[in-house]
Amino acid sequence: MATVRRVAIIGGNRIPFARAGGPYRRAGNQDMLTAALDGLVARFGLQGELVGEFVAGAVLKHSRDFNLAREVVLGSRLDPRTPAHDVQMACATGLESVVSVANKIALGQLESGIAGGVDTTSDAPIALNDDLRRVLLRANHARTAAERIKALTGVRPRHLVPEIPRNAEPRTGLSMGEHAARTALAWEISREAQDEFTARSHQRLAAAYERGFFDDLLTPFQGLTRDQNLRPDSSVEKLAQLRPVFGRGEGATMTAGNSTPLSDGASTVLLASEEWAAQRRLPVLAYLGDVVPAAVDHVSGDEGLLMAPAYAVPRLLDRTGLELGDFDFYEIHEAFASQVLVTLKAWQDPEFCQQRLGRDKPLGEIDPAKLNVNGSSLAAGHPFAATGGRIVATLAKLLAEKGSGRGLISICAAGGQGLTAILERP
Ligand SMILES: CC(=O)SCCNC(=O)CCNC(=O)[C@H](O)C(C)(C)COP(=O)(O)OP(=O)(O)OC[C@H]1O[C@@H](n2cnc3c(N)ncnc32)[C@H](O)[C@@H]1OP(=O)(O)O
Repeated sequence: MATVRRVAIIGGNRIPFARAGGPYRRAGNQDMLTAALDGLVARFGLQGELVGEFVAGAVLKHSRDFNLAREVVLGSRLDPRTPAHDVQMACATGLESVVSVANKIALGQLESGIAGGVDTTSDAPIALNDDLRRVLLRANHARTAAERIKALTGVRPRHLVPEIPRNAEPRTGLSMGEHAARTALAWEISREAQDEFTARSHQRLAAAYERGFFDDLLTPFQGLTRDQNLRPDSSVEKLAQLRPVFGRGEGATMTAGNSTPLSDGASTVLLASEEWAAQRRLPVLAYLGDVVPAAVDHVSGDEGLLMAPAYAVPRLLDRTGLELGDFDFYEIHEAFASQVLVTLKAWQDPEFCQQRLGRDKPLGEIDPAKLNVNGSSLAAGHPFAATGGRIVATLAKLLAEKGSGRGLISICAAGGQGLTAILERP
């Protein structure tokens, strides 16, 4: 029977995040994830080493990248015999990769592993439409030239319309932004509150760069040394001038400023057993604690698409015997400013907490001074699968800087899902 061991977070590395169509527009998922991985390998002296496993994923993937993680290992400076596989949990992919590696380390199946995530909206996969694909498959299976020609004569002009990936929920047809706009309206989240929250994210990320926080968490890539979306001068006044892009009429409050931009980027995290870290004299930043996923029914139910973390966090607290206030840092992924504000409001709302969470009193408030202290996705950008690794590395380093403490991670994801986790440093 396996015993459960503590899982150490040794460090992280990412490339700066770029805006879609920006400096990484000619880079694919493999290029970006390889750069993030090689930066990590160089930082921790792992060149030529066989790491237990590399687990990573991308939300938008080309069909040729059916096992993207393995291809990245083969193109990296790790020992090519390092096993690797992909995971996919939409915007929670990066954190799910961390959990996947960590669970194997905890059970003694691995001594070390690297988790990662990457996404590019600049190089999104465009597919052939279904009808053309079927014609081509028929032609490919033909036994004679005549059969092949016969199959190909079935091609019609309408077959040439490609399948372009949309940033939309398959079962509702609505974009994430439209879903979030409905939730923001239902919870009466004001434009001013969203813009204030956004400005703070930019100011905090800028301050973190200024004090060198990211110096050992980031490898420059293709001329970019900082997240391209970061606007240190982002002010409530400037943000107030932007026109709404999601929702309609008077109640439309979400803009290009208080929503995450479509982005390109990659991140990685090194995890290990304490023994492995000690053998290599690698300091431990923090340990991964409990993890809880959740999902909501955003299709036939009346719950908001991005509300799953509002359910996952209370379960995490119940299981660990903690209160919402028992954390030194809170890292809540900023898909949209409104979404973070809705989640915080829901945890303070007696009706939501009683009727949806089955609690006799509200979960409580979070001290804003402890929330996303180095900014988050609104300022950094959000290359979907890369966000989890960015957040884990940031929080682990914050805990190491503080010396001891506990941090909460909450990430909402497409498909009505969410993933939450605790990091701690005794
Ligand atoms: C679980 C999850 O994470 S769900 C979230 C998943 N992610 C998404 O859904 C992505 C959502 N975002 C998007 O779809 C797009 O980024 C949009 C629709 C919001 C905006 O797209 P675009 O219109 O191309 O944005 P663009 O970058 O051109 O910005 C529009 C304007 O706002 C301005 N702007 C953007 N951010 C800021 C800012 N922080 N401060 C000041 N101005 C800003 C830009 O300068 C631009 O101004 P201009 O028109 O004068 O040039």
